[in-house]
Amino acid sequence: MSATAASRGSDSPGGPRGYRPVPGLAELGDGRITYAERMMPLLAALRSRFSADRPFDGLTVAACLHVTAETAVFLRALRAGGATIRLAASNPLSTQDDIAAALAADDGVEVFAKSGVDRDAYYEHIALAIGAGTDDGAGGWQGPDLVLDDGGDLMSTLHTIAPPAVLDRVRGGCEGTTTGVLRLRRMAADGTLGFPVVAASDTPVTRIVDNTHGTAQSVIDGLLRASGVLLAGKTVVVAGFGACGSGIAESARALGARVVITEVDAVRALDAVLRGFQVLPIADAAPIGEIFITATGSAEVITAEHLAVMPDGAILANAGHFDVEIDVRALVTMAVAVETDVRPHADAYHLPDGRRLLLLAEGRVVNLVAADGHPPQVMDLAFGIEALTLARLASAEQRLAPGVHQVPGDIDADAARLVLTALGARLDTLTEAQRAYLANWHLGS
Ligand SMILES: NC(=O)c1ccc[n+]([C@@H]2O[C@H](COP(=O)([O-])OP(=O)(O)OC[C@H]3O[C@@H](n4cnc5c(N)ncnc54)[C@H](O)[C@@H]3O)[C@@H](O)[C@H]2O)c1
Repeated sequence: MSATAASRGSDSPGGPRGYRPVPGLAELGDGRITYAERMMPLLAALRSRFSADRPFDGLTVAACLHVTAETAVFLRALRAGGATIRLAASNPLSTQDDIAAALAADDGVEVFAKSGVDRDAYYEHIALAIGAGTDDGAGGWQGPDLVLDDGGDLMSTLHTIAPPAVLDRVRGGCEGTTTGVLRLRRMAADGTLGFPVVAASDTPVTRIVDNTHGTAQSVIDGLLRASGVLLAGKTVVVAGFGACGSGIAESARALGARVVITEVDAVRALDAVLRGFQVLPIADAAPIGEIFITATGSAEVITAEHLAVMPDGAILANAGHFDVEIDVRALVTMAVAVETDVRPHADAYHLPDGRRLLLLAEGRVVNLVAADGHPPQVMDLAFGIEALTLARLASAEQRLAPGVHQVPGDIDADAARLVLTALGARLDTLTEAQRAYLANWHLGS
């Protein structure tokens, strides 16, 4: 398979799978990738290392990731290490078409992604990325050696449609988000998971930097771009006070909002209360909230029952990975009229009682659909950890057993150290006396 999606569209004369290239789009994307690269020192360091070591020589990586400038910088580092890459999007709405075009045109990545595709095309693209129906025109497979996923759609498709020989070939993979890790753990629990996968979103570093600080900034960015609302003085309801929700809640409060938390976990709820937030059940928060942001990783958090009592003008946004946290179908059913795109990525739903609710990004992940996703510095760390992990999985020396594995602690610490060096921060090291003290249980006060 040689052509990229940019020249193989169902709407193109070139074939059934891709899209017509748009003049100038690749150049635009390339400029944005270059801009992001300057803010991604870890991946720059890894690109040099991989160019020398070539850890991915002869290996094919199937990736299902948000197609953004930061993802492109990540994939360029893998390409420098010798990888052949097939890329599908991990969300039908989050693809940045200029980046997809640049990767296809300039970086030799086979890209199967276009913003705004329907569900069928979305899964067709994933199937192509994992090598279904490739070269021989008779349903043959060119399966991957390594996989990268963000949300679990690639892993679940691979395990659903690929023949056993294709699964056997996979050395391992990385999953980049909490929701995907939960799906993988369910696959491992029922004995389905056929190869080792490392939970890249589960390291101390990524949870702090990506889930908390990245989301804290970019979800608010998406909310503001799509709604244009002034947060100061508003009542903002954040559903879920985990790594993401706690960051979003702190950012909203810093901009002057009154923040109400909903939780199902007593420990997380206690943390929220001790940090000064009000904690209420969603049924009680629904009538008083003016802006609702879901970040639970669960489903049906905001349902018809809650939509029925929200104030006129309430704004709904989701930060969780899948578009299942807000019951959009219920909203569609309840509405007597829908005004789409009252602003970019904002739809107004008119209800029979005269209220109007504003749904952002169709209930999909708001920071990626209505804004640019995480800033490059955040993705530098998250992707840097994935790149280091993938290089270890590529090496034939230490094969892991099928199942979900943690990122090795030395990789997490290495990545943090490289970034700290780039930022000019310096650490203390333990003295001999401190080491001895910490190792000795005889010593007390
Ligand atoms: N938007 C982004 O850029 C981004 C970044 C990272 C993760 N995510 C996604 O955000 C979601 C949350 O991730 P996280 O790392 O914060 O997970 P987490 O497990 O740390 O936190 C989720 C919290 O939601 C709570 N919760 C679960 N069901 C609930 C319900 N019905 N009502 C209220 N609270 C409920 C849990 O008790 C938990 O405290 C996941 O889907 C994850 O994939 C999004």
